[in-house]
Order: sequence, then C-alpha cells, then structure tokens
Amino acid sequence: MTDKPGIVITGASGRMGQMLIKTVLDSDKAELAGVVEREGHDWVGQDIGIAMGGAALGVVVTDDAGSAFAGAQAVIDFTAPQATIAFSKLAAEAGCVHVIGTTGMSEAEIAQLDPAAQDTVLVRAGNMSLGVNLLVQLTKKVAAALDEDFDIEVIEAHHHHKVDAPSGTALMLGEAAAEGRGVALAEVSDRGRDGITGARKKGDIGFSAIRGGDIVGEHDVLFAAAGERIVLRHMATDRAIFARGALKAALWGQGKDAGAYDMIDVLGL
Ligand SMILES: NC(=O)c1ccc[n+]([C@@H]2O[C@H](COP(=O)([O-])OP(=O)(O)OC[C@H]3O[C@@H](n4cnc5c(N)ncnc54)[C@H](O)[C@@H]3O)[C@@H](O)[C@H]2O)c1
Ligand SMILES: O=C(O)C1=N[C@H](C(=O)O)CCC1
Repeated sequence: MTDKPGIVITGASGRMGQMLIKTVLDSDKAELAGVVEREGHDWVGQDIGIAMGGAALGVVVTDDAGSAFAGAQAVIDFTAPQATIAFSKLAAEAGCVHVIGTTGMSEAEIAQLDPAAQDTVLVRAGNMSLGVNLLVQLTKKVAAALDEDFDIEVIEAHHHHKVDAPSGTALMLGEAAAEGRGVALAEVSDRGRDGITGARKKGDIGFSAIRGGDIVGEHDVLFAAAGERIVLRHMATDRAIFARGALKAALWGQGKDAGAYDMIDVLGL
C-alpha cells in the first residue's frame, strides 16, 4: 500500500501510451495502477513490461477500462475521440482525474465531455508541453498588439501516422490568436486552401498542415505584414515533453474541485 496516486494509461500500445507508461514508471510521485488497450488488440492479457519488450512488471493489459479505473486516482488518455468520450464517463464514475491529450475531437464531441466534468477533474489540452502552452500565451499577446495589417498563419508539421488536421496544437494557437484579436476563430478560420481560392481575406487566420516521416511536432505562428514578418516557433523533438506535462496534470488534479481545466491552469501561465 502506498500514498502515491495510482495512474491508469489508456491506449497502452500507442506512441504516446508507451511514452506515458515509461514516464509514470520513472516517476517517484506516481504508480502505474493499470493499462488499457482496445478490445481485440493482441497486447490485451499480456504483462505490459513484456509487451513493451522488457521484463514483467506485474501489470496486465486489459480492455475492461471500468475495472482498471476502479481504485485508481487518475487516467491519462491519449487515444481517439470516441474512446475518450467513453473513458470520461468511466473515469467520472470511478472518481479519477481524467487527463485528455486526444486531439481531432469535434465541438460536438468535446461537448460530450461536459457531464463528466460536473463530477470529476478533467484536464484537456491539444498539447501538454510547457513550451507550447507558453507559446499560446505569447501568441495571444502578439496578436493583441498587432492589427489586421499582419496576416496570421499557423503552420504545423507532424509524422505521417497522424490522422487529424489541423493538429490540436495548431487549433490552440489559432484560438489564442483569435482571442488576442478579439474575434471568434470560427468566423475567421481559413483551412485547406486549394485551387482558385481568391486573394487572402484581411483578418483571416490561416492553417497549413505538413505530414511526413517521423516529425514529432512543429508549429509556427506567422505574423506577416508589408515589409516585415514575425515568426513564433515551437519544435518538439521528443514525445517525453507531452508525457511529462500529462503526468504533471494528473498530479495537479488530485484534490481539486470538479471541472474542466487546461494546461494553462496546470502550469499557472
Ligand atoms: N495533447 C498532447 O500533448 C498530444 C501529444 C501527442 C499526441 N497527442 C494525441 O494523442 C492521440 C494518440 O496519439 P498517438 O500518436 O499515441 O497515436 P497511436 O495511434 O500511436 O495510439 C493510439 C492508441 O489508442 C488506442 N485506442 C484506440 N481506441 C481505443 C479504445 N477504445 N480503448 C483503448 N485504447 C484505444 C489504439 O489502439 C492505440 O494504441 C492523438 O489524438 C494525438 O493527436 C496529443
Ligand atoms: O503526434 C501527434 O499526433 C501530436 N499531436 C498533438 C497535436 O495534435 O497537436 C500534439 C503534438 C503531437
């Protein structure tokens, strides 16, 4: 028996799932309480240490999320939108802090997380790294200082496995730029230009997505005017930055009031 929070990692075999498991195992502030994979995955039923190519750890991969969450203090979830919605209900029932890194959720899907946030602490962010959350605040500040003579473009690059675009981070940066300008992103967002698009509309916030190789995640916010340009840039070279942020959020959430939070809250930025 220990007083360290027990953490369950969902999507155990994923790029982030494996990084999160290593991060929790390396931490002296938390314990690995369980690991979850989707039904039918060949890791289900295996010891997670062996499945990841190492020694047995005594934690078996399960597809029964409800049982895994019972008795744990937090769930860290980097999976897929529908899985995350289902996990939010189970985490709330179990009284677990739910840290959500899953991206590509529509507004309607995000709204389905609201009932869980009435009952438990839910921390959701499209990017859990300190650097990107700082960049979000810088973007808001720069956008507030400049007028519409500066065209704003968010350019992102990720590995070729990524399934959603724009990235969650790009959307956070776009939201920050829109907030700085005092406009609603939905009104000014320009995504997926192709063909005879017409000239750029003043005040729009544009998005471009590059997909290739093993790029972990790169984001530029470009402010382009006649005669000068400002570029705010974040480059991730190691997924550990996202996992460290997620673990920080899981620990921060212990004992907090139920509600929906983000990494700006966690990091106090
Ligand atoms: N917020 C951040 O800081 C951040 C950082 C990196 C990645 N992400 C996001 O995290 C998500 C996962 O990224 P990834 O690169 O690890 O993807 P991945 O495809 O490598 O991993 C996803 C895992 O989720 C599992 N999964 C899917 N449905 C499930 C279910 N119902 N039950 C249990 N497991 C399920 C899959 O089997 C897979 O193992 C993506 O949405 C990505 O954009 C967010
Ligand atoms: O690898 C991914 O997928 C990433 N997703 C997040 C996003 O959509 O912004 C964060 C960066 C890595």
